[in-house]
Amino acid sequence: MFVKAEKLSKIYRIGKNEIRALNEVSFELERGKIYTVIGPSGSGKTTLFNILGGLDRAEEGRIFVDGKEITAMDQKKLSDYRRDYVGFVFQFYNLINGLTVYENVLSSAALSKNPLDVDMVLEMMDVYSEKNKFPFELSGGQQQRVAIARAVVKNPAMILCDEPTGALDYESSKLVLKLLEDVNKRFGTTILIITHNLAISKMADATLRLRSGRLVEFSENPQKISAQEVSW
Ligand SMILES: Nc1ncnc2c1ncn2[C@@H]1O[C@H](COP(=O)(O)OP(=O)(O)OP(=O)(O)O)[C@@H](O)[C@H]1O
Repeated sequence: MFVKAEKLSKIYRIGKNEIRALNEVSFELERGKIYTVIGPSGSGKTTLFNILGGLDRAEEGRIFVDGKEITAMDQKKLSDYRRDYVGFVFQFYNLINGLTVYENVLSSAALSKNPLDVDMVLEMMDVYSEKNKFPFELSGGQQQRVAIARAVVKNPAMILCDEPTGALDYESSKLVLKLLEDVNKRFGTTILIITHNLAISKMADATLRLRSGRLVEFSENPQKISAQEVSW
């Protein structure tokens, strides 16, 4: 199993109050599949991504990725794990404004062990012609495609996308979904997508549904459709 989470819990303490952002969440993910993560606001989706991506730590429980227990790693090992295994895509792109498109992607490649060719990835994301522009000169859809290029160029085993289409119009969203699907097919990358758009789950192999920090449903999708067929 590529990812195995066992009774993961994350507790935030504010004064006397305890918030169980994750409450004994267990699941298994296969390598090379697409998953969506759904659930109301505050249900723990981003907290789960932060732990799976090695950005934050669980209080209780264990999580294994590719046979390695990330809950047992020290800061240095966790940082290597993040660099070698995980690409992140956020709702608001998080590109570096002072760097060109090319430099944004190159800086990610430069930190990676086995990076892909920057030009090839820019071409794949259909932003090669924009490579010398700065993020503010691009549309939202183009910025998100650069953000995906920045994640993909690391050649990570897993890409975590937190509301990747949340700020985009319909056509740009569809293109972003198609490109994530292309990456999954071409490189076998495991892709997780947090979304409030339930239609996106139709292109996923399975969906995890969270409520109040608990995993209330893990549903496989035998009738998976292509990103192109997804509509809302
Ligand atoms: N740094 C923090 N300190 C205290 N509480 C936090 C912190 N981060 C998240 N929480 C709380 O943990 C719970 C889960 O938050 P999380 O952001 O994981 O939910 P989410 O499902 O991603 O929500 P959204 O869809 O709004 O992004 C919420 O109750 C939230 O208020």
